[in-house]
Amino acid sequence: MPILYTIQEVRDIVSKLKCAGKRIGFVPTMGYLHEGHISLVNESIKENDITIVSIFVNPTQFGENEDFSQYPRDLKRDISLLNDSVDYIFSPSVDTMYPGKRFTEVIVNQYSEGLCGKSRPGHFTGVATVVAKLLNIVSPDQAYFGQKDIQQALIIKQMIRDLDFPVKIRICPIIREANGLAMSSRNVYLTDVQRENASVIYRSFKKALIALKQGQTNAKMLVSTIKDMINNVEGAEIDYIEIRNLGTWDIASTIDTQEYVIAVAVKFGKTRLIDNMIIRGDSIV
Ligand SMILES: Nc1ncnc2c1ncn2[C@@H]1O[C@H](COP(=O)(O)OP(=O)(O)OP(=O)(O)O)[C@@H](O)[C@H]1O
Ligand SMILES: CC(C)(CO)[C@@H](O)C(=O)[O-]
Ligand code: BAL
Repeated sequence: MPILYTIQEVRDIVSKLKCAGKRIGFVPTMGYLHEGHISLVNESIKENDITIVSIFVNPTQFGENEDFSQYPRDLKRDISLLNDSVDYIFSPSVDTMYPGKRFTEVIVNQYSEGLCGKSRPGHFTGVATVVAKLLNIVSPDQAYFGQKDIQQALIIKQMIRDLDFPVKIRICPIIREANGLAMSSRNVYLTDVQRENASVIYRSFKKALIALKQGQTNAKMLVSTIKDMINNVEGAEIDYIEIRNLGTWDIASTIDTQEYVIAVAVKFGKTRLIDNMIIRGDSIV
């Protein structure tokens, strides 16, 4: 499987494929692949003629005190995981993506407030800008993102709408470990004990769902249920727990028949994990 390193290589190949009438699916990642990424790849393979995966740890979405330099990287392993299934990997260097001084950024005002937008100032500007660049380089018909990063997915969808990118965005379900922990490249930082403790996040969602089914529609009470359960676990440090209306992005007060997202970020040691559950009424969407 060819590994493409330059923007021109990608453009040349994609324009030939498009001339041949091929439908192109694109999966942007930061590498260190796991089954969550593979589920996006499989979805793309199912729905397109050609699948391109990018592997690029984007420095501009990391804050100064975040883990850019420690972020797990293993291109060889990633290539071997994708070798038999995808058509191309695009793995640019930082200099290829950002050759000079940067003067342009993409700021998406809807969906950026709260959650990781608050905890990681500037993060979503970095994400939106790099995704805009990647979409302009690859020009896919469809691009695949995970619900695990729900705020990111909503921001990208908004950017596509507002800036008329000719691409369809697909959001794919969260893939979990057997204990319920959402798969994430950063899970590699966790000790065995932390990995088990971190399963409390999913268990707390299940408890909130039971409360919903029993008629608890008060969002503050649901947040408390989740908070109490997570706080009971050794080493868990809550960054945020929020329930927001998925359409308006307003903080929820009462859960009605619209769609809401219950989103959390919790630190175990130095590892910050995010997860979410989308609900309508008393059911998971
Ligand atoms: N468990 C998962 N299920 C489904 N999609 C996922 C999962 N984890 C990540 N993805 C998606 O894969 C894409 C690439 O994500 P990324 O490479 O940052 O991986 P990650 O595991 O989210 O890493 P991180 O540790 O930075 O959170 C994103 O669209 C992300 O939402
Ligand atoms: C979308 C993305 C590849 C942009 O760097 C990244 O934020 C990710 O992996 O979720
Ligand atoms: N999946 C989100 C990438 C990040 O945490 O920077």
